[in-house]
Amino acid sequence: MTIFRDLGLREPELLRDRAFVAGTWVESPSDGRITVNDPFDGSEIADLPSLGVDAVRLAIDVAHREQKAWAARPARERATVLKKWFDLIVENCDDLALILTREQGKPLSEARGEILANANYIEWFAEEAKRVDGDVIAAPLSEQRHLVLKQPVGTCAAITPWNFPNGMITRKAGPAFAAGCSMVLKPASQTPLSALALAYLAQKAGIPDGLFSVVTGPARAIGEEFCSNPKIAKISFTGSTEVGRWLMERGAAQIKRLSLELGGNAPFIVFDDADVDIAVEGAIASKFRNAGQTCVCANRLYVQEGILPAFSAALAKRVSEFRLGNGSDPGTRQGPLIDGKAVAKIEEHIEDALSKGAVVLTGGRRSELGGNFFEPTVMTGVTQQMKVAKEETFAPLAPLISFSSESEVVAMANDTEYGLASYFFTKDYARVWRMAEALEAGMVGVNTGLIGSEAAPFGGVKQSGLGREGSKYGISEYLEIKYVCLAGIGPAA
Ligand SMILES: NC(=O)C1=CN([C@@H]2O[C@H](COP(=O)(O)OP(=O)(O)OC[C@H]3O[C@@H](n4cnc5c(N)ncnc54)[C@H](OP(=O)(O)O)[C@@H]3O)[C@@H](O)[C@H]2O)C=CC1
Ligand SMILES: O=C(O)CCCC(=O)O
Repeated sequence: MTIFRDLGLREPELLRDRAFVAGTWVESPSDGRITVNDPFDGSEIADLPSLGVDAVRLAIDVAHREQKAWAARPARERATVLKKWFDLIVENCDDLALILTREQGKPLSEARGEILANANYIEWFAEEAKRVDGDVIAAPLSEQRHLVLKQPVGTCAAITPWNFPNGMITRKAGPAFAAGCSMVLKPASQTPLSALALAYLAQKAGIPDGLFSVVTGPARAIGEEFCSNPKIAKISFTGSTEVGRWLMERGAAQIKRLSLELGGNAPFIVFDDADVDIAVEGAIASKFRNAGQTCVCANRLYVQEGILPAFSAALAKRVSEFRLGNGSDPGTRQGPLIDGKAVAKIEEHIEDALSKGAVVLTGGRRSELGGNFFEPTVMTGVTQQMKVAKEETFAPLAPLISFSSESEVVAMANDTEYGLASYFFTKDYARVWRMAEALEAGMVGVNTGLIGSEAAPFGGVKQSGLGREGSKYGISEYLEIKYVCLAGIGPAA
């Protein structure tokens, strides 16, 4: 166990170099190590145990035992503990942001934004914990009463990605603990430090030992254990569609409950009657947040012929002004990509588009900063046949595709197996309704590129996933419905 870097934290204990299993910070000398590197320069930040299956099993056993006692506590008590966790996250936001930026690369301002926006899910679900109401249904027989109870699903497994290493956890753990569930979390191996810092604060807040474990280690082996261990009632996953599909297949034997937030290929549509400045602002927010490494990122930008010259010029100008650099430098607008694979993917998409006739308006190549830096890019002359229109680029590339009519753009936008987010810009209210109804996506942004909030249901249709996070709907992902039939209620003697 080693911490290689002093991050200058106000609370140095937030930087953990052990996994958190069944209430204990554990080493695992025999099972290998995971080294966490800074994507800015590749330097080592810390190294952690890579746990074997025995440790994961122990975490599940204890989470399973603790869940019963947690669920039995009054909702008000669970809410108080969650509220305390929320307060501690907010209080330690600057330190958490430093950790997040170091391991993930995004600018500090975005790291803070991620932490605070997603801490809100904990506060939201702390409040929802008190409103898990059952139901009384009118029974068809006069001597019966039909009751509906809502009960926690039980012990949950969560698997989270590297692009939002803090926020993707609070969105899952908040509703799970509010509903009375326990959770064993496997964070992405590239960004486990934010998860461990959250676990440290959860322990301080009074989340009972063993209710929440964070296991670091080999994805496939841990995934297998989550899918095959009968004590795991549900798996909540955010990441690639490929891994989501694998979890569904492996979980099928035990009919695991699943929540899946998977890949996207979001269309971003600008109609001729849109306000150019608002549309450009929306494109920057949607496409270039986290250097394009966001599942709800605009992936394909459809721009109507009349507005294309003004929109493309304004977007390219703004994007060419981005300052690239170390995420922890205050002036940085775009940090490095997560790794070399991500750089190779954007390069491949650009090369494919160029070979088929597209043109780069700005960017288009690796940055002079070297490493994992790539210039934010705008391309025009893109068509539906190019890779950029079919696959999630997950990088700072805005490909512009021109279109002429509403029906044409709807057909192009829906021509994908994904259906997470979609966006369009127009001032025509009739078109707002038509488009919002026609787009095959779980979420639609109208005249905005930012749609997330703890009060809104976040999730996709088609192969972008199952279930919703956040909002009044989110807690139901962690609840089972039980029907109770009371019979023999005859008239009074
Ligand atoms: N919806 C979204 O928000 C995200 C979408 N993606 C998309 O996926 C692409 C690939 O990114 P990548 O990081 O490889 O995404 P993955 O889906 O591979 O990784 C996401 C999480 O799943 C874990 N994981 C991987 N394989 C398994 C498995 N068999 N069983 C259990 N857990 C597993 C990873 O662990 P480990 O880190 O240890 O491998 C990580 O914690 C991106 O380019 C992007 O297109 C990626 C991240 C987030
Ligand atoms: O990329 C994701 O997996 C989640 C995006 C969260 C956000 O929009 O803030």
